[in-house]
Amino acid sequence: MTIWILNGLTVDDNEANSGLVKKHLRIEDGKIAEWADGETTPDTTGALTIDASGKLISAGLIDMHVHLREPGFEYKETIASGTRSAAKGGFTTIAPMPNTRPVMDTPETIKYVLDKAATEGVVRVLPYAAITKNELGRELTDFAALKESGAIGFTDDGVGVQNAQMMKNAMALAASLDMPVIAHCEDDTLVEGAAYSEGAFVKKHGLKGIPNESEAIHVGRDILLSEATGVHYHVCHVSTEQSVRLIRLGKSVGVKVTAEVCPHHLLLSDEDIPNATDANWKMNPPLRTPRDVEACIQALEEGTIDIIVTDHAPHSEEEKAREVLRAPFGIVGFETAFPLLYTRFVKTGRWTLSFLLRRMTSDPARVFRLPYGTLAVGAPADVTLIDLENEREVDPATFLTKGRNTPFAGWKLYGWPVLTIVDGQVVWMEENGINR
Ligand SMILES: NC(=O)N[C@@H](CC(=O)O)C(=O)O
Ligand SMILES: [Zn+2]
Repeated sequence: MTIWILNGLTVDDNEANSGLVKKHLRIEDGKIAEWADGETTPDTTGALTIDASGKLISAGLIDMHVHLREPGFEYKETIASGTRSAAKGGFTTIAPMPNTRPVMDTPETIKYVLDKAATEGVVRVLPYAAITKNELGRELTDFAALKESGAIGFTDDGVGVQNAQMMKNAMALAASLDMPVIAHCEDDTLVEGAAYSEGAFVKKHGLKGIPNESEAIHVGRDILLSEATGVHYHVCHVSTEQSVRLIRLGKSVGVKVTAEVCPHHLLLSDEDIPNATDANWKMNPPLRTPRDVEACIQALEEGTIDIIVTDHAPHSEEEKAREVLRAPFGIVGFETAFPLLYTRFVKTGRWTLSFLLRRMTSDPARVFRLPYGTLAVGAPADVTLIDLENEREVDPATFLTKGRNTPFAGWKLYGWPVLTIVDGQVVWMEENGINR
């Protein structure tokens, strides 16, 4: 099977943002096969041709922190709906978190997710397994068996591992298996009964806040434990200046620490929250101060934070309509991530397009040692076409995710994905929708 993508625009890593070059791309048997000069006319006999005039040809986006909710919370999302949403957002590889029901803490559950993804999913799914049984922080899971069954790393995302000795044991074991530990950093004793970050917003509303230290304490602890055990330690959804400082220090002394940040922590602060009743502004970690936002942006720019992830966290409308303290944390992310970042950071000239693309493709591939996120000849053909020209409004009614929980409804954005290819198969295109 041959596909020719004709007249697309590519961005050279070495060029400034303005350096978009017209190219044709041939995909053969699921692999990137050939790049042809945009001024030539390739022989497309027998091939499926895709007109990409004016569209960016990007490597498929990679999202290393997502929640697909299956098994157990199918009313929030399924592997079918979540992977379709990912495809629509331009993602071709995603890594779901194990806070399902049952928790993904056994080889059987990992296999269940992988089988479902193979039969009902449309993008590549690389599952994490839990660090502790049922994510309760009491007993380690069977790391060797979980690795064997296809888990790509260990995390209790959704909660922090409270006990330092437990975390140290987990890291030592993961290191011996050459597997990473991915941490949701949160000290439970500092966060009780709060929905928003400590800052101007909670002051104004007379509420209890979630302090920055609740995150950074774990980051600091775990960097020390990573140094002691030699494990690759990856920090989830960094949101505070203090965490950034600690990660910078860890990297500077050679600790194998990497980190991720979410679009909402780069775009919104607690000062943007409109009221204390709409739970679409409630996520974990919470929106921090403008100073934290700037610290996260700079950390991403300098490489202290390595990658961008969505933390796509769908919940039902009923759950999000609850009184804020009883509503779950989390917002959806797949279908708005790239347009948000492109519009806010590339359109405005703060970042080059190639920088944004790297942080969503080749950098996650490097951090997690994946053979994706590249358009080099011979690589798996994971390709996303993106319309950089047309402005469109975020409309949750059009989402393919089951979740409608976003604070970005009504935002006018550029940079919408229009076609997604995984392993040489078109899995989503704007005109026809899902194709599988
Ligand atoms: N981020 C969130 O606000 N929620 C996530 C859990 C998590 O990633 O910590 C969820 O599972 O809903
Ligand atoms: Zn988390």
